[in-house]
Amino acid sequence: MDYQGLLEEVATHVAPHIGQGEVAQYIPALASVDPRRFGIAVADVDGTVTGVGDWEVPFSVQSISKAFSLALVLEQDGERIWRRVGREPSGNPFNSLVQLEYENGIPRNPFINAGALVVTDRLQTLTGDASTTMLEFLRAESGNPDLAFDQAVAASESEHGDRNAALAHFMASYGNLDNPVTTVLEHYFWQCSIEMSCRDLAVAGGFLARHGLRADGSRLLSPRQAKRINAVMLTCGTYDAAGDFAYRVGLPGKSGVGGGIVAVIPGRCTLCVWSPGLDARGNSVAGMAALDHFTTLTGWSVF
Ligand SMILES: NC(=O)CC[C@H](N)C(=O)O
Repeated sequence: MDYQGLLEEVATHVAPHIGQGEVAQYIPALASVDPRRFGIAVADVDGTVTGVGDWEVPFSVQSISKAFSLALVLEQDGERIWRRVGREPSGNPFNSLVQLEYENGIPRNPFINAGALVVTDRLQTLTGDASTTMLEFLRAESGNPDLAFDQAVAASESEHGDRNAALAHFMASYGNLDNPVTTVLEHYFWQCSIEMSCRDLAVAGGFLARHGLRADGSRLLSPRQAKRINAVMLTCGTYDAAGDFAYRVGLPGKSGVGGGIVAVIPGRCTLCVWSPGLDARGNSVAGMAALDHFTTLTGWSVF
């Protein structure tokens, strides 16, 4: 497969969209990122990695970390987490509070902020250090030992973290957090602040395309668990745009307000695209357009 030619064609096609949208403002340290950045990488299940544009430039993974924290909790703790978090699309923004009271402090899914806070809480209980566990996991899966937290982004998000604090306190009032709210928030912000490139994320997400196998052939998740993470990514990974993402791209995907989107073609490859300009629902404008064009050119959507 000539991924290089394919990715170049995608990059040419989306050029008019690069710079469209708004860079995330509510985390001030993210607001200074250049909106004209664009990169895309593909990690094939056979181990080859191809990219174009800014594919080796690190950016803030933000909510893409939610897919990896779910993988770690499923790996270490099996299906127990589903007693504390659902797996239905929320139809609401990623940081919405509104459903939590109606649904007794049980978040709709693990990929909205409330759900990810519950998953981080469980990972903290299981490991004693959720954010370091995730950083080490991502270093191992990406093969990049230099991955690090961005302390300025974590501090900035903590300073402006009233919304996430509200979600966490509210769930704690229902008994759906085991650790202190401040501990859960701190680890959640650190996880979101990890800096990775499209290359790093496409390689690290390879186990989702390999039905749970790591790059070296060892097993991280069962095929059933990998299938389930991909299913929740498809239905919930882009929040209240998950319907539009399925319509346009037709793949499991997980976005973050840093402008990255990871998408999985089970059995074939994992993609990561990055461009910081976001639409009103917090998904990369050029990233969505790139994945849309990629599956249109290849016919590799799951549909
Ligand atoms: N959608 C996102 O990427 C949101 C992540 C961000 N750290 C937050 O909690 O608000």
